[in-house]
Amino acid sequence: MAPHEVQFETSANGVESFRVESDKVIYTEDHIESTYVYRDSKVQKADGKITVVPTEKTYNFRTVRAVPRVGLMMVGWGGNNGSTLTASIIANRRNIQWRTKEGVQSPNYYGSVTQASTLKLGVDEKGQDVFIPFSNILPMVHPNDLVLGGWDISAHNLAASMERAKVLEYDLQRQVKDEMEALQPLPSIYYPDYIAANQSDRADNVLPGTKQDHLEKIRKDIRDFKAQHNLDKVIVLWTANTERFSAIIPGVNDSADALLKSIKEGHDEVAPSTVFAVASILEGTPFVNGSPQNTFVPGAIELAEREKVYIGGDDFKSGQTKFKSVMVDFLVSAGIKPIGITSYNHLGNNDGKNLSAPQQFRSKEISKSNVVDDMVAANPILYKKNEHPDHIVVIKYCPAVGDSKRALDEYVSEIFMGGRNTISTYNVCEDSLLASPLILDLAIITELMTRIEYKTEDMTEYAPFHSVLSVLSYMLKAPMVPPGTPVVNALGKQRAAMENIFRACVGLPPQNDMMLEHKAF
Ligand SMILES: NC(=O)c1ccc[n+]([C@@H]2O[C@H](COP(=O)([O-])OP(=O)(O)OC[C@H]3O[C@@H](n4cnc5c(N)ncnc54)[C@H](O)[C@@H]3O)[C@@H](O)[C@H]2O)c1
Ligand SMILES: O=P([O-])([O-])O[C@@H]1[C@@H](O)[C@H](O)[C@@H](O)[C@H](O)[C@@H]1O
Repeated sequence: MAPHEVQFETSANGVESFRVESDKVIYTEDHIESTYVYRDSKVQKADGKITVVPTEKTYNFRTVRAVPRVGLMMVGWGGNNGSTLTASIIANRRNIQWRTKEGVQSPNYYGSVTQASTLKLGVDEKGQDVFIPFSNILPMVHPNDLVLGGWDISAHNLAASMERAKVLEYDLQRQVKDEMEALQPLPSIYYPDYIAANQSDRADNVLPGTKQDHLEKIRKDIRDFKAQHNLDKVIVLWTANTERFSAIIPGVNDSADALLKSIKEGHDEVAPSTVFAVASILEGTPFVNGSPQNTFVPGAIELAEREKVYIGGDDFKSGQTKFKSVMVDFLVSAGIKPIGITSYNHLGNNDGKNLSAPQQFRSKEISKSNVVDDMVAANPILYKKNEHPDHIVVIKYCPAVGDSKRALDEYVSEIFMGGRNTISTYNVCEDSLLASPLILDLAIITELMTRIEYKTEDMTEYAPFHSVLSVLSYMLKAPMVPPGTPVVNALGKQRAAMENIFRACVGLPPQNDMMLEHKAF
């Protein structure tokens, strides 16, 4: 049977679609427990000589099998991403069909790595690859089962938000309208200085009071949402407007205690997104930042570490940057030297309007600019120390194109014997249809990570991973990593890290693509 003919088994809550038969894996009623030998190499440089020693470290992983009842609370719920995702989940749940000039359309989760991509489980007895849905590698929550809620500074209900967004086809909007109308974003925190002045006309659903009042209200909102919907867990995700960067000020936001004190005293340099992050952390609720600003000031990171709560960010890697993190990886890995990358972007949605203000654009420019650094640094044959390609990032607001973002990129590279290779790309795509599936993946994988613990030989108890969830990097333009650890931007490596960690949790080796069985006589 050809790989594409494989019939997938679907997994229901806590029921695996396959079993690994190995003395390294145990299935108990509650957990999947695996013993995994992590192999790497230690490199030492001394007296101009390099010595490499293969290393081994044994990890025990323990994954809770039962998939809990999960709530996803979006900050900026009434925006293009929030309303598009909500309508799309409703359409998927109810299997709504709609008509366009192309014919009858059916709902799907394309663009979600967990829902619409596969991974190779192994080979069958005929040597053919066997694939499973990515979501079947470990028990994961299904998007249709997520309970949705959130906040917005705009009072529009979700049906009105969807209409304002102009993303989904009218025939679909029409059919989800009733259900969407009943969904009302909670009032939110509005500090006008943090987002563009051109957003003020939609800020009609804002919380009164002090920063401390806001912190307590958001904490209560999370608790109430959990109780009201009988949820086991909530994930809070920022898909609200891009804010300006916050200044890092000693004694204000450089430590957990300073940050909590600054909120209490109403210090100006605490952004709405940081108040949300702190509220979530204090509620033991993971918080993911889908925008580029530095929500996670050092004090917020320290608080997350102290409270042992997961945080992840920053900025959804949806289109141009995703492509760049493939293209530059390809060029540099092929021994071709990108010397100039020029990226233009124009779009006409509210995100583009907000980004037309200099401070908000600057946040985006920073997150879009660092994406090639690790790939460049990985090839000292092409680049001298501290040498970088020219990298220009431009974003313009053009209302006429609406949510349909345009990305024009030029990659100029130096090739063999002083030649030049210029690649130009032009991408047209609905911004929010790229970002919405990423929100799902971020929520689903974050939730899964709350159910995985590890233990090494030197530990007596199982423990959670580091609070900064670098495993989410695949979905993020400027991935946050635990302090002092390397950032990986190359898309292929980011996906491999996710896949291989989950494989390790069921005692399977990393995907190596060697296919030796097909290469020997
Ligand atoms: N769509 C993409 O491809 C993509 C990619 C990367 C990052 N992003 C980021 O995702 C975010 C959302 O994108 P979008 O297209 O949905 O934008 P949008 O402007 O349509 O939606 C943002 C929503 O946030 C609300 N808002 C602003 N400040 C708020 C606050 N303090 N509390 C609650 N709500 C608040 C606004 O009223 C608006 O409804 C933006 O920051 C954008 O830069 C989007
Ligand atoms: O993911 P990507 O296409 O590189 O980046 C996008 C930007 O190019 C766009 O201007 C912005 O409005 C989106 O929010 C997103 O950040």
